[in-house]
Formats: sequence, structure tokens, C-alpha cells
Amino acid sequence: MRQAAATLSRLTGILNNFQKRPFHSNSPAGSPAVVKMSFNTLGAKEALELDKDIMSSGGFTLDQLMELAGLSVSQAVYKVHPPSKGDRILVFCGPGNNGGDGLVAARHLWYYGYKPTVYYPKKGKNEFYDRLSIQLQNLNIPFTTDYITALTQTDHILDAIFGFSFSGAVRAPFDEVIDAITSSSLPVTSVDVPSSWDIATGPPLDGPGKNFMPETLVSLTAPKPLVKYFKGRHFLGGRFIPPNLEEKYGLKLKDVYEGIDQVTELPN
Ligand SMILES: NC(=O)C1=CN([C@@H]2O[C@H](COP(=O)(O)OP(=O)(O)OC[C@H]3O[C@@H](n4cnc5c(N)ncnc54)[C@H](O)[C@@H]3O)[C@@H](O)[C@H]2O)[C@H](O)CC1
Ligand SMILES: [K+]
Repeated sequence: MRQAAATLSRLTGILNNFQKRPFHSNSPAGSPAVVKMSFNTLGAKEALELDKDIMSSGGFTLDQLMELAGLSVSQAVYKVHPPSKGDRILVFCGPGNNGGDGLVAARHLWYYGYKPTVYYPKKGKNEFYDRLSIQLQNLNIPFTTDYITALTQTDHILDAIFGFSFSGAVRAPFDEVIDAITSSSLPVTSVDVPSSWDIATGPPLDGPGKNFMPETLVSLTAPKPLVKYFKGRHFLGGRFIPPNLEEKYGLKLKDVYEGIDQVTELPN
């Protein structure tokens, strides 16, 4: 009883927090119908600024943040699709830090009992992408270039292709990748944003991503404005924001996470 009351109070807290700074729709004509609730969101520019702040005044390094982001993602995957319900997961990694989160998540998932396969066609320049790849190779996690075949041999998908720095129309090779993921009808968990969606205006009106609707989204640090177009299970991860930055960005995350969890599910 006491536990039920505590959970209710926590959910009420989350709702209150995310209603503090409502995001009003500026959806272009013809884009999907608007939302169920108001969220406190971080636009691409704010998310980038917050990232810089955590690494300067916050004292973190990028690979520390990536490790925590990837850990959050792995926990959300486990909550939605535990390995007992299908242990094969195909991890699509893009060239930026979103892809790095995917590499970290793949490692954690392996330790939880999954059989990850990684598609990583454009490696990022930073040397820690090499180190993350070596860590996966040491676990004998396969890297594939044939994602078409891999899609027929997996139970679910982790989309770590693009995050909050994505803009414009999807360029090759990821345009065809997004189309193939969408047509596979497999359950997808997207890291931070559904890849190919505009950070502010959501799914593109045409081309790759038009019909892409992941089953699960793990927003990192704070939801991005595109969440208002998302219909699925929504988690928040990235439990590393210090109180001064929480306050600066109006995030109010204090009671959002429970116990040792690195993610929390947000009401839809
Ligand atoms: N504080 C946090 O929440 C943290 C989040 N992390 C993750 O980092 C990403 C943002 O990473 P960033 O490197 O800035 O960019 P992206 O991964 O989104 O991608 C950049 C990459 O994509 C290319 N690109 C951009 N647009 C297109 C396009 N239209 N077609 C093809 N390619 C495109 C661009 O050239 C770059 O190469 C955030 O979302 C989180 O997932 C950190 O891991 C930790 C801190
Ligand atoms: K993504």
C-alpha cells in the first residue's frame, strides 16, 4: 500500500515537472496531429549547450556521459524486451555520439544475456569509438555490413543512428537503412530521438522516416520537442545532471528516478 502511494506520488511529481514549461506546437501543415500532454523539452541548441556545460563546469568527460547514456538505454531495452522474450538485437550505430551510445548499450546488453549484432558503416573520428569497437570485438559481438540479412535474423532493433544533431533529409547510406528498418515491422527502441525525425517538427513529411514510429523511445537528459509526435513507450535516461544545471535548464529531475534505476518510464 505504502509502495503504491509512493509510486503514485512519484508519477505525479514527474507529470508536474514536465508540465512546468509547456511546449506549444508549431507543427507544419500536414504533419501528424498534436500531442497528449505538455513536456518540458530541450531543443537541439539547448541540448548541445547542456552537453558542453556538463563537460566544462560539470567536470565530466564525453566517454563518461556516453557510458551512462548507453547504460540507461540498455536498461530500457531490458524492461521492454527482456532476453527471455527474444535475445537477438540488431544495433544500428550512426557516425556521432548517438552511435557511441549504441555501442555502449550493445556491450551492456551482451552482459545481460542478449546476442547483439552491430551495423556501424561510418565510424566516428574520436578515438574512443575505436576503443568501444574493440570492447565489442573482445566479446565476439559480430559487426555486419549486410543489414538486410541481419534484419531477418533478429528479434528487435536498437536505433542509435542519429541524435539531437541530426538535421535535413537523411543522406546515404542511412536513407535506405531507415526504410529497411521501417519495412521490417520489428520492434525498435530509439536512442534519444527516432532517427530521421526533425528535432523540433518530428517525422518528415516525405522520404525515409515518413512512416517510422519506434515502439520505444529513450530520451536522454530531457525529452526533445519531437516527443509530441511519438506514440509508444517513453523512457527518460541520462541520470547525471548535477542540481545547478538541472536548475539552469529548468529540468527538475530530483525525484524522477527510483532506487538504482538509470531510466524512468514517463507517462504518455
Ligand atoms: N547529455 C546527453 O544527453 C548526452 C547525449 N549523448 C548522445 O549524443 C547525441 C548527440 O550526438 P552528436 O555527436 O552531437 O550528434 P548525432 O549523433 O546526433 O549525429 C551527428 C552525425 O550525424 C550526421 N548527420 C547529421 N544530419 C545528417 C543527415 N541528414 N544525414 C546523414 N547524416 C547526418 C553528422 O554529420 C554527424 O556525423 C545525443 O542525441 C545522445 O544520443 C552523449 O552520448 C552523451 C551526453
Ligand atoms: K536515434
